[in-house]
Amino acid sequence: MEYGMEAEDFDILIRVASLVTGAPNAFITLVDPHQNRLCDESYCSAALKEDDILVIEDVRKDTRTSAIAARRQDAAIVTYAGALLKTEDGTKVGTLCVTDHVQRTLTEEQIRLLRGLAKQVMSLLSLRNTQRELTDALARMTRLATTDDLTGFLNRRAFFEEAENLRKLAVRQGGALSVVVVDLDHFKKVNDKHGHAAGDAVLKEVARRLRSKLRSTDRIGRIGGEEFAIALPFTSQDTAMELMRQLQLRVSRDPVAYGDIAIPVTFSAGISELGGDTPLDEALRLADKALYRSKAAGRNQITEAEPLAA
Ligand SMILES: Nc1nc2c(ncn2[C@@H]2O[C@H](COP(=O)(O)OP(=O)(O)OP(=O)(O)O)[C@@H](O)[C@H]2O)c(=O)[nH]1
Repeated sequence: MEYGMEAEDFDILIRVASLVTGAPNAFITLVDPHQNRLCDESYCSAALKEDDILVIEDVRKDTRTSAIAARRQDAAIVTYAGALLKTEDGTKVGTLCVTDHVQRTLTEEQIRLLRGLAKQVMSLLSLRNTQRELTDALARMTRLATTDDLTGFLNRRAFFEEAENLRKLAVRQGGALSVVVVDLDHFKKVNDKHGHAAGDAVLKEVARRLRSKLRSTDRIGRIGGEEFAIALPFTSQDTAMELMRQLQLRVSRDPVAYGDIAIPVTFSAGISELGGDTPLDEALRLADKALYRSKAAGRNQITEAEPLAA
């Protein structure tokens, strides 16, 4: 079990441990989960050898702690009590300790309360772990639900959602937003000639090349088998054209290596800049029409959409 903790969460339990025992100092010591050793080489290591709780009125006089006392050579701790922190399966993960610089006798009731507080610390640790696991699981599920496995790009639905957010932002801030639809050329031939796995490798590599020139604020999604859509915030159609020319070069300059086969790749694209209140669907439809013209004109081309009729 991992047991990260935030100090303020445990502060109250530590202070209660001090209050109920009357000992001025209280703290939690945890075993390093990765190195399986105590964070603090001290009396707590003696407590960890016990099965339940270690209570020592004078650490200098007890065989379990006298060597540690001699090594430390300070008088800061005379009385030590450490209740084990154990997981449900009995794994010892640390101690809840109280110490006093003068000799102190703990009553049975105080020892019982210290033991009970150690259990509360464990409940809190386990609650924190559960919360963290849930948060991680949610993040993983969100990633799975929004990401295309092969390329790592947004899937179709997530792309539309994110592009729509960018559109609203552009309307609010009055900035430009361009959308591009990209489709690989003659991709069927790649599958037919080299097999589906080779096709997948090409898609993956093209995705890597496309991503390499995009900004973190740009959004790219796989909206079809070999079709991608890109949303470019604060980018006019002219600037989008320049970027796409660079991407065209980046993707087609070197063939994709698949084993010892070299597979040449090109794409066709259509670009459309959204006007003030152009719906996203409409802009993508225009970009798609422009893409169609790129294909019709011989492929490996980028075409700008016709301006919207006023
Ligand atoms: N390997 C692989 N192929 C895919 C995937 N998704 C779609 N395809 C293939 O992509 C090919 C697309 O073929 P077409 O729509 O005819 O287009 P094209 O061959 O690229 O021709 P143009 O677009 O006209 O240049 C089909 O053979 C699909 O099976 C995928 O995830 N992996």
